[in-house]
Amino acid sequence: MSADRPRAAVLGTGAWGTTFAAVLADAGCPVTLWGIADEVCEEINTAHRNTAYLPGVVLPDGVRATTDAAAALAGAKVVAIAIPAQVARSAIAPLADLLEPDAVAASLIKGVELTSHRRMSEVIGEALRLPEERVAVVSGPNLAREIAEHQPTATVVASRSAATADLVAHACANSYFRPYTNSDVVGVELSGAVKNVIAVAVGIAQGTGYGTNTTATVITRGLVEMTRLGLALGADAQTFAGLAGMGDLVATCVSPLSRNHTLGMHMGQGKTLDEAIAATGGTAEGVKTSASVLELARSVGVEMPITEAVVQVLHHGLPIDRLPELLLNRPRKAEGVQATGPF
Ligand SMILES: NC(=O)C1=CN([C@@H]2O[C@H](COP(=O)(O)OP(=O)(O)OC[C@H]3O[C@@H](n4cnc5c(N)ncnc54)[C@H](O)[C@@H]3O)[C@@H](O)[C@H]2O)C=CC1
Ligand SMILES: O=C(CO)COP(=O)(O)O
Repeated sequence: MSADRPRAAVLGTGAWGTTFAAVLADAGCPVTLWGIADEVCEEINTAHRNTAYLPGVVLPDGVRATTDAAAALAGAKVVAIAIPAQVARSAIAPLADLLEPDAVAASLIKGVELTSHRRMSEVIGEALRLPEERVAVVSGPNLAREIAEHQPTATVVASRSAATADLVAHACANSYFRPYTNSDVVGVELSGAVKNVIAVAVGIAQGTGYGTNTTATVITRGLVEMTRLGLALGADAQTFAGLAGMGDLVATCVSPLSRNHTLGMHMGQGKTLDEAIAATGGTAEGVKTSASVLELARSVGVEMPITEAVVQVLHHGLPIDRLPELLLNRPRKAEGVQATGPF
C-alpha cells in the first residue's frame, strides 16, 4: 500500500471492473466502483464479495461500490471504465459533467464499436468530452479471475500522453500486477479487440475436435491478421509481439476462463449462437466486435480471413464443417506480415 496513489473510480461492476478496483485498492488507491445493480453494490459493501461475477473471491476492504455516479466520481483522478463495448457510449455519456476537471479516463474495454468502427478510447473521449491526452487504454493478458486471485501478471497502459500513461500505471502497479507503458494506443487497443475474435475461432476449432496444430495455426495467423490491420491504421508492429498483442492473444486462446474461447467451443460442439451466448456467461466481446473489425478492415483494404470466417459462422449461418475448406483452399502465398497478394 502506498499513500501517494490517486483516488480512483471504476465504472462497471462486472468481472473486470470489480477485479481492477481490487488491483487499484491493493496498490493503495482509494477506489469506488460505480454500477447499475443495487444488489451487487450492496454485496460489495457489506460482504466484500461480488458473487455473480467473481464467486469465491474476497475483495479488499478498501473497495466500495455505489449506484450514485456523482459520489463515485467525486475527487477521482483516474476513472477506469469496464462496461461492454457496444453499450459503453450510452452508459457513460450522461456522466461527462461529473468528472473532475483534471481526471483521466482509462479504457479497460476490448472491442470496437459497431457502425462507427471507433476504438473504445475514441468512444470514451467523445462520450466524456476528453482530449486524447487524457485517455489511456489498459490491455494485456488479464483474465480477471486469475488477477482477483493475485496471480502475477503484467499489462500495458497506453496513452498518447506519457504523463497520463504514467499516472494510470502508478495507480494500478502492485505486488501482483505490473503495468508497462506504451504510446501506441492504436496497436494496444486493436490487439485487445481482435484477439477476442481469434479466441472465438480457436474455440470453434477445439470444440470441433481439432488439436494443438490447428490451435497454433489459428493463433499465429490470427496474430498476422491483427498486425496487418494495425499497420494499416498506423500502429507499431512491435506492439503486436508484446503483452497486449501476442501475450493476450495466447492467454485468451488457451484459457478455459475466456468467455470468447468458451463461446467458440460451444459453437464447435454444435450449439447455436444464442445457446452459446447463454451457456458462456458474461460478456464475449468477440461476437459483435468480429463484425465491426471486419468492416473496419475492409474500409482500409486489409483482408482478415479468420475474422471473416468467424463472422460467417456467427452472423451468416455458415456451417462450421465448411471452415477448413474456406480457410485452407485460398490461393497460396508467402508467409510474412508484409506479404502482398491473396491473404
Ligand atoms: N473479464 C475479464 O477477464 C476481462 C474483461 N475485459 C474487458 O472488460 C470489459 C467488461 O468485461 P467484464 O467486466 O468481464 O464483463 P461482465 O459481463 O463481467 O460485466 C459487465 C458489466 O457491465 C455492466 N453494464 C452493462 N450495461 C451497463 C450500462 N448500460 N451501464 C452501466 N453498466 C453496465 C454490467 O452491469 C456488468 O457489471 C469487456 O470489454 C471485456 O472485454 C478486459 C480484460 C479482462
Ligand atoms: O480479455 C481477457 C483476458 O485478457 C478476457 O477474455 P474473455 O473476455 O474472453 O473472457
